[in-house]
Amino acid sequence: MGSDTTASVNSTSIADASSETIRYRIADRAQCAAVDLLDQTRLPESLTRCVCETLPQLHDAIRRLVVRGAPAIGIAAAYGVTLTPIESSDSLETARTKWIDAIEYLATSRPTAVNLFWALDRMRAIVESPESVSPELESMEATAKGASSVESLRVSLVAEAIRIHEDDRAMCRSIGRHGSGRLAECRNVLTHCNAGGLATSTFGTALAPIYYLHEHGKTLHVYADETRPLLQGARLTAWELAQAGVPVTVITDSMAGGLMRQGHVDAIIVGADRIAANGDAANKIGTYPLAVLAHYHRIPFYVAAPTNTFDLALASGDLIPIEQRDGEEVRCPGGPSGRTMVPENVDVINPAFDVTPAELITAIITERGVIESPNVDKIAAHCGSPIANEVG
Ligand SMILES: CSC[C@@H](O)[C@@H](O)C(=O)COP(=O)(O)O
Repeated sequence: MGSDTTASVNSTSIADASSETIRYRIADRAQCAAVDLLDQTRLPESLTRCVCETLPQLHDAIRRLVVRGAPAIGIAAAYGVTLTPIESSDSLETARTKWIDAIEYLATSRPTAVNLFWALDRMRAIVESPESVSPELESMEATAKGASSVESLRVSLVAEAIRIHEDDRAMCRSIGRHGSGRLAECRNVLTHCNAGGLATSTFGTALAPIYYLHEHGKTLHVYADETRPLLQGARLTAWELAQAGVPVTVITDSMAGGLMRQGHVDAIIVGADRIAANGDAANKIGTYPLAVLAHYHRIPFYVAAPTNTFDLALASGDLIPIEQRDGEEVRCPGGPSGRTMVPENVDVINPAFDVTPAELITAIITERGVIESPNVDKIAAHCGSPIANEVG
């Protein structure tokens, strides 16, 4: 596929263009597009790109964690909507129906990260708006005189996806700035899963304050939980921190408590996939026990996330849908070609996330600032209504 325009958000936290989490290619007057993803299932062994040209390919890439991490899933899905096959003969009504079907289809790819649904809602608003003519429209080739309303809407959708991508970059940067004060006095910080540049447009959420401090001359040492069963901490967090020159030590998840007891952990910072109205936060399985341990050892426990990770419609974390993944990921951690670690006749479960109650969270750091000891009133005041991309 030839490409005449590439929309991407450059990462300064990871190595080079081949390691950008998400790139978008527009070709042929925006009619032939592709979402070009860094295949995170292949890291750290290889920097392989996974190019999705169809909706099923993109859906599969999200489901298989080729692209993963709450904000990155949302960005990829937003671009994904523009892969909807629209015929030149389609009426505006037909095209709108196809785009809405695509949005609903992509929404089935993963259930927990609310950023996916938030991004798709933004795309839906463009599809349903009677006048989806964006300012970018003027400058894009596809809006040449005489372009049809279907063509105009298509261009508006591309523009919205690019905006979602760019807004995320600014939000991560802002989270980094707001969070840096919390970590400035630390020497050793522990994180779980990957909430870095790979999980977002760039910089990440939990890793953003670490990158921010590193850029400003203060380098922390990071303990990265390996994060069973898919090892996002060992494979991804360790990889991107090392690329950025931040010292990192991988530990198995079960080592965290011992390190805390020995005084080796000054703070814990993690991301989130969905935060309920009362501040309960869903994140990668294994986060909750860390918060309990942090509480016992009186270590600050921070959650870093953009405000689009809040789901104010859910009163508490008990209502957050938790993705149950294939037990094979636990049985056979190396993938289908690896060794089976569990006897065949023994059951396994594989919930991908757990929920940390707000009372165990020292503060939530967003692009708007810091919510100390989060509760329903503070969160409502912080987020305002409605939650929009707003960069402080
Ligand atoms: C900034 S990413 C925050 C979360 O999405 C992250 O911590 C996480 O749990 C990712 O889970 P994953 O299953 O790898 O998508």
